[in-house]
Amino acid sequence: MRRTDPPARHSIRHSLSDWAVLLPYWRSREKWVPLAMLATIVGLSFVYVRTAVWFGRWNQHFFDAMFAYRVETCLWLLPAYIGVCILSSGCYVLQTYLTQVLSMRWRLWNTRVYLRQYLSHTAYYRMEHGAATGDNPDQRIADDLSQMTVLSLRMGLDGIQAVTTLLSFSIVLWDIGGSINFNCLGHHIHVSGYLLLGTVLATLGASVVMERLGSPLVEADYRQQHFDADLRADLLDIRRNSEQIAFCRGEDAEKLRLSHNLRTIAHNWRSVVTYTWRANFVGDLFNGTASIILWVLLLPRLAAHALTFGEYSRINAAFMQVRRSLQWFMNNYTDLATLRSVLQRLHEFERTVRQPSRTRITRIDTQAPGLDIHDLVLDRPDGGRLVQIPALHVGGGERWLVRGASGSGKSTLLRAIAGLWEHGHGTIALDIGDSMFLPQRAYLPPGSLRAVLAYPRAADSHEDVRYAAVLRTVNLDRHVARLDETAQWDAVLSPGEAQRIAIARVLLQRPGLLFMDEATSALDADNTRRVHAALLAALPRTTIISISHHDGPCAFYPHELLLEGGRVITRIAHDTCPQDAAPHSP
Ligand SMILES: Nc1ncnc2c1ncn2[C@@H]1O[C@H](COP(=O)(O)OP(=O)(O)OP(=O)(O)O)[C@@H](O)[C@H]1O
Repeated sequence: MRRTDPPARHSIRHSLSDWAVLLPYWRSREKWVPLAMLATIVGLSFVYVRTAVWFGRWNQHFFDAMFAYRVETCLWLLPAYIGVCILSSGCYVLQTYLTQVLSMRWRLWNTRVYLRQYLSHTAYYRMEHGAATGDNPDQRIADDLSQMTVLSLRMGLDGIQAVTTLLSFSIVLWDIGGSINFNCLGHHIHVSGYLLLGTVLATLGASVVMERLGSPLVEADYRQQHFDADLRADLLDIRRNSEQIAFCRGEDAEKLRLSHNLRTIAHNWRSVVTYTWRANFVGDLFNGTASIILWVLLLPRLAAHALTFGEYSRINAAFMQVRRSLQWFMNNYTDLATLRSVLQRLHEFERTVRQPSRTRITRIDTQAPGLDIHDLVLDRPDGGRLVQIPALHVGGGERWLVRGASGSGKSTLLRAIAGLWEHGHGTIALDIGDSMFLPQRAYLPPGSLRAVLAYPRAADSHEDVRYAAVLRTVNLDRHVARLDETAQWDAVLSPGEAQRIAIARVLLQRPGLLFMDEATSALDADNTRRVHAALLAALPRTTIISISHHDGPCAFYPHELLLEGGRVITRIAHDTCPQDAAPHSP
């Protein structure tokens, strides 16, 4: 289900809880290995920064020796340079490797947790059918979790490195930058560490401009991800319903729908491009002109002839490092914007899947045959009354046919019995663990036919002979040889064959309570009679409640529940069943 609302402006408390999405892994029972890896990565980054500081000092010695024509000193300095280069590269490679491993571990852990939440308490169903809000859960689980781990690790570690670099080189810049003296309005002013101060002020000034220009990018990026996911979901719809669309010759309508999507994407994309170029322009301009700031700041020392080339080279290196680390926020503005929108979406997903069910329809697990309903009222999602069932007792082994006009609430009743309908109140008592529901369109997961038959149990849950026997019973003899064939079965089988596969599943699982919602609607009269006769013969003690618009199966159901005008009427079905629908051999 897709719902693309513009992102709400988030309060500070809300934003903080978005960031809390990052924490569970680091608090989990598995935290020790990742924490050790993280500590190693941070330790390596300290070593890396130390080597950079060392290179600065080395530069000063080397260039001073070079410009004093001391060849021997130059040669003597080279081996140490090579040794530290190897150390620095080793740190970098190991750091990258550990970061990637950590990122993958974090992502897998998070994906498992999200899948568990998504597939628990029918959250996946509620998200699709309106009882809980949420859009494109597939995007959250597949893309956002991956982005979250990669981006947050990279930015977090880069951030730590930026702070370490900033501290280390600020000291260097303070030490060798010297001080400046000048007169202002008759006062003598002395500024120590003026190089450091100038660098910090210039970089922070540019960062403030950057923040101003780049902040709308967060919202534009958030919207972009939504619109992209909508397009993907629409394309998936076309794939799923290709035959229906082809029969209706719905290509033009689909093109229209997709082009509307594309227009929305293009419109928002223009905002993303505008905000991005503005942010990039300021960032790039500052990068390009940064050296001028240093030259200006060094003019007083040049005028005083108090600067050697070695010193300049060390100051330049320290200036660049301080500027780069201060600029870290600026340079990563777009990534930070993406991370913030990813975290917003993940937080929204978490809130949705954890949203507790507020239903007042109580299901009691009796672990006994039959079904009892008391004072059940089923409402529409908008609150309007759909159907009311004051009391209904279905004895163990009884067979009931549910009838009623289209839209009278037959499927909704089954949804409520299955615990999927939340609107209304009342009590339903049944053996939950021994019940099975067959919708009109059977779910056939991709995989071998054996796995499809056994679903949701494992493919090896039954003997081969059992699979073969049930296939023959539902008149699918020629599929016996295809048990190990893997296919997209919902595309390969006809609707009638798919319904017979679902009946074969029932014969394998032998539930005590079976609910069918038009589960044989695609079968011809002969096959309808055949599968019903087979069900009754194989499962004589199973209680069966079946919705059907057709007379075909009515002769197999002695009881009838009629939904009419929001009320139910119970009656003996044989009274209303046409004579020619009588079973051949139940
Ligand atoms: N998720 C939903 N959101 C809003 N309305 C819904 C939802 N599901 C069902 N309804 C409404 O509830 C009513 C009953 O639907 P239900 O599917 O139970 O009808 P039915 O009797 O099984 O119809 P049919 O015989 O055509 O299958 C319909 O008006 C339907 O539009």
